[in-house]
Amino acid sequence: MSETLPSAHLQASHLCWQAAAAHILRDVSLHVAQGELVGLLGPNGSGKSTLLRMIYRILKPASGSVEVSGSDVWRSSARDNARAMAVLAQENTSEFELLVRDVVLMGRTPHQSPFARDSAEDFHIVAQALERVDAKYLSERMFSTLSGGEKQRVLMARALAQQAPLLVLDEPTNHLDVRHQFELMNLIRSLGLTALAALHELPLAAHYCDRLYLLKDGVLVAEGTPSEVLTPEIIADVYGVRALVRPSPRSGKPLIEFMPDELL
Ligand SMILES: Nc1ncnc2c1ncn2[C@@H]1O[C@H](COP(=O)(O)OP(=O)(O)OP(=O)(O)O)[C@@H](O)[C@H]1O
Repeated sequence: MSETLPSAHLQASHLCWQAAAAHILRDVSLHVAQGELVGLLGPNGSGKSTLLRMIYRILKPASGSVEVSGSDVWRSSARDNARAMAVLAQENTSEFELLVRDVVLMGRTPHQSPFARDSAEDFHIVAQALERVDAKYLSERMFSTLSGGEKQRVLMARALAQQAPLLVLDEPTNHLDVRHQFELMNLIRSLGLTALAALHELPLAAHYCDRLYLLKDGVLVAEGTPSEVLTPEIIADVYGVRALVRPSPRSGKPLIEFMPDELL
């Protein structure tokens, strides 16, 4: 699916946002290079979704800019943005009264001319996207009747059907069982897309991400490779949890063991 995609990179610069005089995000800058999978970490309420909403053009920054492949998202049309960036948002509360395949077909809209009918190619891309998230058997089900994890996979298929070179994902593994978590992360990696994902599961971030950004109270407090960011000291400071971290004998990536009886 990604073989013929154009390249993409993301640059967010000096983003700020506040609500009711409270600073929610302060001077946050990040970048995602072509083909990188970058994780955005931070405790509940640290500002991850707010930052992603500014990146996918739902929330206008108080100051700062967001560029995808050099184009300012706030100066581009919704259609151009949808061709450049596919989004799996956290608040997927929409209880679409639609068949699953029609939900995934919505991902094709940015590629269709107004009033055009869905083409054979669109249906092929939808079937392929559903297959990639292990959800083809759900095609003819009503979306509203699916379980949380099934809905999440279908919405991921919709994002894939959009065939955008940049993926922005807000807690993509939300609701997924452990196998489907690994499958989804493996899929994101295998597509070779440029991707930014807010994640809560530190072990997943450690294993799959090229680089990480860590938010605390709306400020970036660490960035770097998983080994640089996921140290016991930083985890203790940001999450208030003691952890042992050692390199995996298999991959060399950080293995994290939490000590839930020793909360700080
Ligand atoms: N419109 C708003 N008005 C007031 N406060 C807001 C608004 N939107 C977000 N916030 C606050 O901003 C902070 C950051 O919220 P955000 O949803 O970005 O956090 P998050 O890191 O994604 O959290 P979680 O891990 O729980 O999903 C929270 O304290 C939230 O209550």
